Amino acid sequence: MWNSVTGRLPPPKGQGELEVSFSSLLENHESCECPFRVFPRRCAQSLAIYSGRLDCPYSSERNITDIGFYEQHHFCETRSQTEESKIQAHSEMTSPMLIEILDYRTRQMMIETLKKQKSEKKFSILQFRPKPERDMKIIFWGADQVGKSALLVRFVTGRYISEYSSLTNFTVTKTITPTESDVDVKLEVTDPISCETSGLLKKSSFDLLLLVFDITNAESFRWIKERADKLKQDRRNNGVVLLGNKKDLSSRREVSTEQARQFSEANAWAYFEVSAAELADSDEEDESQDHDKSVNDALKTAVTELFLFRRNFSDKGQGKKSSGTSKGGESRRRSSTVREYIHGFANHVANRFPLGSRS
Ligand SMILES: Nc1nc2c(ncn2[C@@H]2O[C@H](COP(=O)(O)OP(=O)(O)OP(=O)(O)O)[C@@H](O)[C@H]2O)c(=O)[nH]1
Repeated sequence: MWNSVTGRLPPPKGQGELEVSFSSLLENHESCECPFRVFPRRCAQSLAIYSGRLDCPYSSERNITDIGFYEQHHFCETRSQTEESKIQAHSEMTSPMLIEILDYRTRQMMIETLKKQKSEKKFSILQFRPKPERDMKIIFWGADQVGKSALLVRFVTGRYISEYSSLTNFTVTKTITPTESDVDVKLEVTDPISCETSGLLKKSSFDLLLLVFDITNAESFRWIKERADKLKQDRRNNGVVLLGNKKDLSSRREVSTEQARQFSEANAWAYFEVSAAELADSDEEDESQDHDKSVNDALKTAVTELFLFRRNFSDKGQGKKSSGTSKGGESRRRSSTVREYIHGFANHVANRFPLGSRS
């Protein structure tokens, strides 16, 4: 249930931070189930107002691709408008629109305008950070029915939905801040109908590949094994993570953790066991559960490691370039750095998320 939002407005020059609660704006929308959550992030610099059709985004009438629609951020070019006309224009919009509020006075006017209109329109408000500095493309790949769509939705929205259409590509975006970083990374996460025919597996098409199998279905594991060699050829400095999904059905397991771990180690892939459905039965944190069951933690860890490794890798690359080696030496060194990077990625993910703690 999502019916109130509190945010901090960045201070007008020289003044303190202003905390604002927007619950009054949303009081008529108790039934609104919003996929966004507001994160009280230290670096938040603006409040954004996202207006439009935010009610019941996951009702059966709606297609799941709406998630992508909701996540789209449209920033308004405002320079040519006066503040008043800008606000009027924004508040009249019927399609979802994210509005960056540029200064204190504008924000106040926006709030007033929205308050006046609350009975006619539905609004939600989320806090956001400056434009992400890095983008990362993530692709899910795996056999049919292993839970790719369910994992994608769990990761992006924190929800579990049990049925999906297999007929469309899903692409959604989510912005996260890797641990130990001040830089936001905008993730573009895709669950394609078919990677093989769409050319999505070409090295330039993704940064992180999430290979999913179902631990209760040995065939889905074989499906990935059969494609491992090809993936090794295609891959350059991209991260690959193997995800054993449906851990909630461990009693029906057909692929052991050890089997999957050995296979992923042999390929220098990180490995997690997760469940897209894990929180469906209970909202409470079960402390006895290993943290590796959280899709969010697993993927955030992978993104963080990829991000840190890329940063280190490019730092190292630059350092080496300036040392003035021959062309052949440089290329050999570079490919060995790439190998280091690939193994390093898997190892670092494993260290951050020790498999030993898993059941
Ligand atoms: N128990 C359990 N069921 C899951 C889990 N993840 C997905 N499912 C179920 O598995 C089925 C397939 O899930 P999808 O997300 O559609 O799988 P997919 O890999 O996207 O399937 P395709 O569209 O055919 O490629 C659905 O019935 C889901 O409810 C999980 O973690 N646990």
